[in-house]
Amino acid sequence: MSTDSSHALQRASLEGLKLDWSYQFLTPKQLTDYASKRLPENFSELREQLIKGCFENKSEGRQVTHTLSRSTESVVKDPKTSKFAGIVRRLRSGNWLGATGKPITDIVNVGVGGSDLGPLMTSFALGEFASDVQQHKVTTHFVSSMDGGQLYAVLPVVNPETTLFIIASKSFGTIDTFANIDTVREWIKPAFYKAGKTEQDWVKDHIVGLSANPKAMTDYGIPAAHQLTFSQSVGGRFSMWSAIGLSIATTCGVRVFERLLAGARKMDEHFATASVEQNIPLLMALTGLYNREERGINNLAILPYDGRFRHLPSYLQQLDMESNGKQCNHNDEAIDYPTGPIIWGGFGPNGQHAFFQHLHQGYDSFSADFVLVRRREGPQFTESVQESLAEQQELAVANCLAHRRLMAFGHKGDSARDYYPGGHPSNLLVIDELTPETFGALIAAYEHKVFVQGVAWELNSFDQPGVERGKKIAVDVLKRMQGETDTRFDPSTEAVLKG
Ligand SMILES: O=P(O)(O)OC[C@H]1O[C@](O)(CO)[C@@H](O)[C@@H]1O
Repeated sequence: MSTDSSHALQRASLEGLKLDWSYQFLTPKQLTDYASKRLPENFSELREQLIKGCFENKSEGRQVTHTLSRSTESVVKDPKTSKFAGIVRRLRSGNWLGATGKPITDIVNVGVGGSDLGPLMTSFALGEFASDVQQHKVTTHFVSSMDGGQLYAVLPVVNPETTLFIIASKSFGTIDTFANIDTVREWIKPAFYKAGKTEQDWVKDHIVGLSANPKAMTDYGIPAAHQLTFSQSVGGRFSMWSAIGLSIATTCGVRVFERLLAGARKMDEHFATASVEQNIPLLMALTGLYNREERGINNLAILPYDGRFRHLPSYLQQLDMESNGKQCNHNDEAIDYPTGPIIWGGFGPNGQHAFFQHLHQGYDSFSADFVLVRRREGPQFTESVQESLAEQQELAVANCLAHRRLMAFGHKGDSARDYYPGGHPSNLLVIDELTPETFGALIAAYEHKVFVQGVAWELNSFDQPGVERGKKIAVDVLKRMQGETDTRFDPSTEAVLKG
């Protein structure tokens, strides 16, 4: 692969978001030839089906409709009459009173996987856009882990009488989520009993359910007015645009949520219509396919250079690896070629002081996506603080560009210690200025990248059979721990069970 620093700039853009693929070491001609070779003949038809919400998820016998969550089926299509928007406004204005008559001050989103990662990532990224007048302060927290580790941190800082829990679960049956909620139920009891209230009062006034399973929400005791539903055909890892995004809106406001969806919609239009050379998701998909198939690179590092994107690597890990980490095709036949790469990464500026050593001088091949925000305003600060922050932003940009260059072109100094092999292909995603729209467009671009790669590998990117077996074994182990069976496991497992 040529890593000559004189090669041409290769860039595609969409309203404030640019994909620079110059460091993929491919010419536009190579890329378009590769597209003709790797995309199926009916690709345009399949892409249209995805955008229109009628692409087939064969194994689950349903269509794939997450793109409709940001268009015809948007929960904020008419913000004045929307139930979603009404709940957010009640909470953010202090008009939602708990069972003992006090306004809600804290919201805890309890969910896992797709019911946690998208809302967490986006609330964190767009928190500063929470501009709609909030006369009353509500803070949104996130709890996902089954071990209760996050509850340990959240419960001591919130008050049972003024805290509302969002149970976010497409299936409304995930054990991790309900293990957390069971602990919460124990935690609220003393305060509620003291106030002469019951657990039923708590469920009625302190829970909002988000699910594709309304019956299970009703069975749990959640009144219809506090249930927000979405379609079974919206996959969990594609669900942040749907009712599952409630915690994004409780953090940032309904208007920001609408703008997020608008940005994703823009990316949908772009994906559907732009030529290959200008099409951001297609270019991301094709360069990724090329790295996987032609260069044998089995991983992609996600390296954001903006603290607000801290949760992006974990989000993309689920999006990509749960979709395309498969060894069977969409006809349920075994396949013998490599599919989705390992997605990993971390916040770039901190990675420089940690794992970048391996990236620069280690033995292994990798590809990377650098994600950069070019400018950042801070009108809430004094002029001198703004200037200092602007300098910090420049520092991050310079570091991102420097490390990206070194990974691509390498460096040969006069000692072994000063040798950097380079040759690692990367993309650079540049956001001129972070807005809800550009963030929505970025995430939708990654969704479409995953779709294109899934189509090229003939996978069903919309199921996740591989996570089920582990859950079944966990049930067996738990039964044994609780004395319900006498199944024996391997010595290593047994040693832990005994100890
Ligand atoms: O939203 P639910 O139904 O609780 O599922 C949570 C997560 O669990 C998974 O099914 C994997 O175990 C993910 O696909 C999903 O996002």
